[in-house]
Amino acid sequence: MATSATLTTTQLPHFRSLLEEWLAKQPPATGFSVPFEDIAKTPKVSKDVVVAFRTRHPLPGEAVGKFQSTPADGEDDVPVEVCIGITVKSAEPGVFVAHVPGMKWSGFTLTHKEYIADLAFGPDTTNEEVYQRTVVANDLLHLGLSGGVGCILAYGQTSSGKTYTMEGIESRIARDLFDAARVVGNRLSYGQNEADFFEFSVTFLELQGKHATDLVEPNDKVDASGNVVRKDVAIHEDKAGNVKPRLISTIVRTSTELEELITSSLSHRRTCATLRNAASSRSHAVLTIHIKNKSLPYTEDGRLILVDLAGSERYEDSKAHDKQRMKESRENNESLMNLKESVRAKAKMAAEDGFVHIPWRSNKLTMLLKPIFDVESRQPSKAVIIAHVSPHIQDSIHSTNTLSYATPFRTVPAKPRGPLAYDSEDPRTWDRAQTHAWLTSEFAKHTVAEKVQEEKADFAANALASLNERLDLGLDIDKVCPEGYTARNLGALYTTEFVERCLAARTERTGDMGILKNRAAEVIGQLFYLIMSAKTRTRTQIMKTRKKVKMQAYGKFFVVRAFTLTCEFSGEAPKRAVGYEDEDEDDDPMVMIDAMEYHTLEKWDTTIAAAIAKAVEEKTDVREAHSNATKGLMEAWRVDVARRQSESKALI
Ligand SMILES: Nc1ncnc2c1ncn2[C@@H]1O[C@H](COP(=O)(O)OP(=O)(O)OP(=O)(O)O)[C@@H](O)[C@H]1O
Repeated sequence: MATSATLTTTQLPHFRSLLEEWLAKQPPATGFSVPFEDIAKTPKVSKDVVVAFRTRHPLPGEAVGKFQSTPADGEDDVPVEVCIGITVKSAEPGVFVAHVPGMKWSGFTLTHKEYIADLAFGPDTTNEEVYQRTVVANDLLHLGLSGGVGCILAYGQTSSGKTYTMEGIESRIARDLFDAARVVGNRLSYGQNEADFFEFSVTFLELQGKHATDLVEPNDKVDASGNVVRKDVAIHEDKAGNVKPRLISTIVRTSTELEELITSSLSHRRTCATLRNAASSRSHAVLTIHIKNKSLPYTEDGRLILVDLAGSERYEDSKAHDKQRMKESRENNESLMNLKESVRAKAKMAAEDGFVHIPWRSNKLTMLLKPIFDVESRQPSKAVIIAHVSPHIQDSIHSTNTLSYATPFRTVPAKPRGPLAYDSEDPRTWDRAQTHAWLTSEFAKHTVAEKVQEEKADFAANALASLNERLDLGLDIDKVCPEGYTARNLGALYTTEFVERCLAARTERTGDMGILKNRAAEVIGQLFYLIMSAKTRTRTQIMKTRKKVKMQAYGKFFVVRAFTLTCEFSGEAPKRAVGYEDEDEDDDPMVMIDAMEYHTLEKWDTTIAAAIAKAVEEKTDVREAHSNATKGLMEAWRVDVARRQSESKALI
């Protein structure tokens, strides 16, 4: 049994000596694979979801302020000392060991629980290193500048260091973003030095429970009791499927402007003292930097979404709060649960063949993160989750909850998949020759259209094919799509990368670079569209086949069962027996299927067969025996589902 924080504090010397004994037997911790100064030069991480752990040093006087000990009768107060509850075993892959104090009849115990992530940041890791290993190593700035979506989420117990990390990352993004934009801009303008290539605008939203407010808005209105009054901002999906809360969008032109905006907005964030942190954030803070590529107006805006999540509080930590705070705490925890489900589903989808439902519409927080979760989105996206844990041994139980919340987010490498069957409408199945021909014809279409426009000439539509041969596209398609390259490779490029590729393949007769850029953006847009449509078709087919398989399994199982019942026991016509199954069982067939899958069909079958055999032997009602056995199996499944749900709720 785990001990309470107070008992742990009182018995700290026991736990410290158990920890020292364990530490003495451990090999030295392993470090990162690349020194952090070299990260900018190393190949970028290719995972969709990256998970990191972080812990910090205890703060001066923190243990004394937070934990209490209970001296035995007649004894003086036991001084509150510090004992570490987390050890970094390996930095990459990240392994944290949480030391959980416990008590058995035989005495005090210390359990060492290991958790694995992609990266682990110990107390000596600086914010600069965290930034390099998350933002830089995953190329998030370039992703945003290329029309993709990069997201960083800080999760963890109150006072574990989320805001400290996020502020460090935000200020470094502000420092580097404009330089990175200049480099990309120069490459895309191909030496023509176009000024203001990108437009940056910033929104900052605070989400507390179901209420969202604009953090950029100054909070100068207060109600009669002195509480700040802020307008609620609606969060919903519009008809076009976009989630665009009406927030003040501020254009920023320099690092200083961006940093100043972040600082002033953060000062509007709601904080409140919790048992663990005198200035605890009671809300999720979502900072979004929208990046518009002005020279490629048809491409989607890139986004960097930085989320400082509300501190996860356990019931014990929040029970001293008033009703309102308890409600906030519950709502925050609920949204963290929804986030967990969505990130897990995304991680599962990356690992599995086919389609996994991502429940991002179930909560406002996940709705705000739609570009990360929406499978229909053609924007590339990456998410980095940094789970923070307290360094104190008294917080170990909470630390294990945080670490087990974040661990399943890790994506496992995708299952190796065989080549897709050829489909002329699916670019992922095209070979190089078909890709080359498609590119030539697409660029030709645009070139012809522009020529028609320019010269007002009257080209007959059927002249297009012969025209392609005579047409000078102003770019060398062999360079855009060299030997060994296919549409699949091109589809994996960011829009800006494809445009850069086309600019590099220009010929002496290219003419206006701006026109070539727009053509290239339209062609890659068309290729993305074809790929997305093919993926949607595949997904719909997978969904249909899954449904069919399940319903067939259900049908077959009950027809067989009904037949057996009829012949051996009840003597009724098979049809009637099937009807009896459908009428008497009030369980939804899909729920029944889940329960059958949980028990395995074989166990389900043998349990029911045994119940029926027993009823026959004892000459009792076979139908009732069958029905009771089914109910028993369903009940066992439901109890287990409820147990797992409450366990995962307790994790946060
Ligand atoms: N890595 C670190 N190094 C030094 N000090 C840190 C570090 N991380 C956090 N701190 C300090 O710890 C205290 C709590 O950190 P912070 O406010 O970031 O926690 P939090 O997780 O955001 O809490 P809450 O959820 O309650 O808002 C702050 O005083 C912060 O400066």
